Amino acid sequence: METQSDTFVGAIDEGTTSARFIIFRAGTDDIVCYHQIEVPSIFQKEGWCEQDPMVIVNTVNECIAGACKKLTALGGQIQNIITIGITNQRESTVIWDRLTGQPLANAIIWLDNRTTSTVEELLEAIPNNARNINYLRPLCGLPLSPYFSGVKLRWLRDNVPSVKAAMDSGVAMFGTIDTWLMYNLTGGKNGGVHKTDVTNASRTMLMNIETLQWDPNLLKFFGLPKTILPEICSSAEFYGRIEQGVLKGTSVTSVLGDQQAALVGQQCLSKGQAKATYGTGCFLLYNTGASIVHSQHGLLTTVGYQLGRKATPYYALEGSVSIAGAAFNWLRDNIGIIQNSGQIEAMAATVDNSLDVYFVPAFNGLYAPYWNQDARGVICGLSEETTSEHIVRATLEAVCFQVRDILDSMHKDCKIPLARLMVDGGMTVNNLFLQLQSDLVGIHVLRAKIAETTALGAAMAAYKAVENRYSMEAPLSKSGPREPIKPTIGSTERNLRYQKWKMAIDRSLNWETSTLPQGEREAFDGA
Ligand SMILES: Nc1ncnc2c1ncn2[C@@H]1O[C@H](COP(=O)(O)OP(=O)(O)O)[C@@H](O)[C@H]1O
Ligand SMILES: O=P(O)(O)OC[C@H](O)CO
Repeated sequence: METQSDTFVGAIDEGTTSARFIIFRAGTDDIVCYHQIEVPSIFQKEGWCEQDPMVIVNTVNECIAGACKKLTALGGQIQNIITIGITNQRESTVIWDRLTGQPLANAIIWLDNRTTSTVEELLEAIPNNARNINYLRPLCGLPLSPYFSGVKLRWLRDNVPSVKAAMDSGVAMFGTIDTWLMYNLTGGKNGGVHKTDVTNASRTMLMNIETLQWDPNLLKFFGLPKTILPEICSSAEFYGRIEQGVLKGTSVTSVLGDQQAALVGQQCLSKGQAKATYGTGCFLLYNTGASIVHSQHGLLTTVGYQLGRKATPYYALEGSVSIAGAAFNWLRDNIGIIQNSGQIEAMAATVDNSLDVYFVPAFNGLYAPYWNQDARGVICGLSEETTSEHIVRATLEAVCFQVRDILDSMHKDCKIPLARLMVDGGMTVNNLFLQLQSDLVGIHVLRAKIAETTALGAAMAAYKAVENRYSMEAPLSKSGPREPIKPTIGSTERNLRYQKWKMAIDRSLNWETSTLPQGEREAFDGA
């Protein structure tokens, strides 16, 4: 039970699959209570993935109300929630009208692939017919890909007449999910703040990775007006006050993209530390300190965090995998060989191995390190003996192999191989999965002490902004050190299996474009 004087810090975690509001005891990783609700995605056309921006806001409000009700039931005082932070699925793009406060379109979710043709058009615009996806990397640290918000915004401008009209007349406002939530929580059309943080801005392709400001050259390249953009702030400072609901009057003092929040929550606060978060996708971030490292091997350069207006920005190299846990949602919803995620581990454990089955779940192309938007999913090595259990196990292994792809790139970029990998996210409840990850990469794997590392990072940053004496490095938890999960197979077996994975990758690359000559393709499509 809580006492009347206990103080708390709240964190909104708006992920791709669900939203949650988590209440921590201030200055610790102790979760007092939380409330979580799934957010439905809308799949209007092949390759599209949208969410309703109003549903996102309403769901977050419901989560806040639900968690606060639980806090009161435990004897805690809602007014003792000192401050809150926001962490969110990144890149997902919302555009709304500043006069009405209403969205002009559904949010285009980060893994939506509709903008492949926009990328093609932007590639055509690169001087000297270079068609180089890395053309903008020196400015923003990112390759041209449907993944990022700038490309999605350009698509909205080109394809939704009301968006173009609102951009031309100066009434359009753009935000990633953090900005959209902040705007609504702080008053909406009646003075809601229009701000984002450096980590979210670093995923738009519109922010200069060195100045940490919107870059006029990038805006010109994408043909987007500056008037739509929020103010870029640090990840830990006063953003505004909540104007509605049970938390009316509470300050919001941190914003971080969810992967960067997990970096903070895992306390990877020194150069050379890395974490992997396995949720809908999987994202591996390697802290490069104050240095901007431009990857030569397909990784992204991104802002890790900047904990205060005057604080040094920390950068990270990121390896992004778009389909991790989402592959199990597909096995459940589209193929029907599992009914729920609780079954996955037991099913995969009934077989000793995947019987040489390799599954590349490249549903929307492949992200790091391949950046091949025309890749598609393949399952290779099927035989008469293959069962659902082998496919489930191969799906777990697919996530592990994708992480090996990224770690190999990080090793090449940073020269020093990682000794251990800190892991968190929904998939890490699965012990067999973590053993496979350790085996297939040959690395020690350390599971986070608490599952809600992302929310913890946002809460830590929010608390730091209001409590200057608070040390980010201080031990937060009373629980003991984490036991590493160690490899149980040798390097010969590991490397042989990885070679097979690479063969499967070869079969998935360029699937959309490499099939038939033009005439035959048309005949085939019409058949
Ligand atoms: N035991 C499990 N084994 C493998 N995957 C799991 C397991 N439990 C959950 N998942 C996957 O984890 C994902 C949810 O993780 P979460 O971190 O909540 O995601 P997000 O932050 O993207 O909303 C789902 O895609 C689900 O399929
Ligand atoms: O919803 P998650 O946790 O898979 O995270 C989504 C990422 O932020 C997309 O870049």
